[in-house]
Amino acid sequence: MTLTVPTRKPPTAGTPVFSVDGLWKVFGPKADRVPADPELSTLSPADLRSRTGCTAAVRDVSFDVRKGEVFVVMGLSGSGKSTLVRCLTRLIEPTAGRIAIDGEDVRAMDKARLRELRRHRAAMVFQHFGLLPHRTVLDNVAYGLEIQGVGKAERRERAAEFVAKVGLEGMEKRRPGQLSGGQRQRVGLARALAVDPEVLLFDEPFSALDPLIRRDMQEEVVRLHREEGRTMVFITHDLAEALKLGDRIALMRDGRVVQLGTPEEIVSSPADDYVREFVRDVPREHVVTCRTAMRPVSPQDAADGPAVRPEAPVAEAIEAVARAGAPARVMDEGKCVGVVDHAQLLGVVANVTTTDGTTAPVDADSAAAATAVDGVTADSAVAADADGDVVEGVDSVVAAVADAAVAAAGGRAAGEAPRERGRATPPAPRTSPEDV
Ligand SMILES: Nc1ncnc2c1ncn2[C@@H]1O[C@H](COP(=O)(O)OP(=O)(O)OP(=O)(O)O)[C@@H](O)[C@H]1O
Repeated sequence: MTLTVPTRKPPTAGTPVFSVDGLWKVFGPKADRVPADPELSTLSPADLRSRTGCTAAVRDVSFDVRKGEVFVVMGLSGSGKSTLVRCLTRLIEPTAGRIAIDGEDVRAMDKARLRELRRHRAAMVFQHFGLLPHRTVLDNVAYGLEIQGVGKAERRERAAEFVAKVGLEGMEKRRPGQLSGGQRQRVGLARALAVDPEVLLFDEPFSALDPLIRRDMQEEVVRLHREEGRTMVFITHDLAEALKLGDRIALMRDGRVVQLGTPEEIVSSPADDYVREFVRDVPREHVVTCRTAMRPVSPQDAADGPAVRPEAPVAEAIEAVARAGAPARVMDEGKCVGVVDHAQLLGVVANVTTTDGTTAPVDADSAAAATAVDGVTADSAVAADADGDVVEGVDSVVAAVADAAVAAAGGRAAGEAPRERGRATPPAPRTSPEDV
């Protein structure tokens, strides 16, 4: 599995945009009784179905979506993702629980207020684009503004701005049938952005796209988010997409959120065996940060050598350490806050954790074993450094691990020229943790 996760700042507990508390959605006869009944509400999905004929698509879910974050709802098919996100704007009526947007009770909104919510405050981008086939690209993008009552000249001007923003300049006059799937999705994205909503809700928007176009669109979302800082809620069943896009991920199973955390938390401290199995194939060095992997600075540490940022993924430090043949200093605002050397780095790659869940350092022997696990044997742990010189010993193990890690990311070996970051191929979706 290969993966490139963009470097993120550690999320801070910001102001919630959406606040969800004890939310239930039950489909079926007399659905209302299920959440309130202590016996029914704790039945397994199969037992609930056979006893009542009901399906609890969302079961007692609570979370906040913070201002400016990309909040990913992830889970396998049928886990309740779409139902949950549709409940946020009452495209599906919740059965029980509270939902607030900027403190305002969504369940208490009347029809007019709900319309306003969906048109102005929380726009949805669907998988099937929902474009009007007889309208041009420009008019499709302007459509949301038209509904809002914006005048023709202004809406065309704003639509043109967003057509350009999603990279479709020159295609304004085409109709949807004259566009590729990826381009159509860009039109859908531009249309949602043009109404300037506070939150964008994405319902598996890229799952119908082929892998390369999908990756382009993911990068587009990352770019737009970086430029605009807009709050986004993103549904996906694809773990790689979740790790790439999410500041935080809510992982759902059978209507419940089984874990809510940053990609790093989910990968390095899975809440249970189900999550552990889900993230088993994720290359940890692309998700675990240097802040988590580092050890305290000791008086023996050199004051020079390579520097890495605390938020940098361990893969970046592996490369730096392999190139320099020396430990890397973790620098935060000009201050050295820790050190990552071969032991810490290999601890991450080999997925060695201490009882408190932190990464344990790996000594030279187990380091060699770890590299063997990655397909590089201890005997072959003699590698070329950045200048092509042969390096031996523990540092050669680091270099070998760097090779293995970089190769796993679809990248170059340690002796090759650097390539652009953030361009590795995303992993194939993992779809079968059901057997856990
Ligand atoms: N209108 C409905 N009536 C009855 N059951 C429903 C209805 N809509 C959804 N469900 C059930 O609720 C559960 C959750 O469905 P939902 O569509 O939210 O899952 P999902 O995780 O979004 O799946 P997918 O990834 O396949 O879209 C499923 O068991 C589904 O069969």
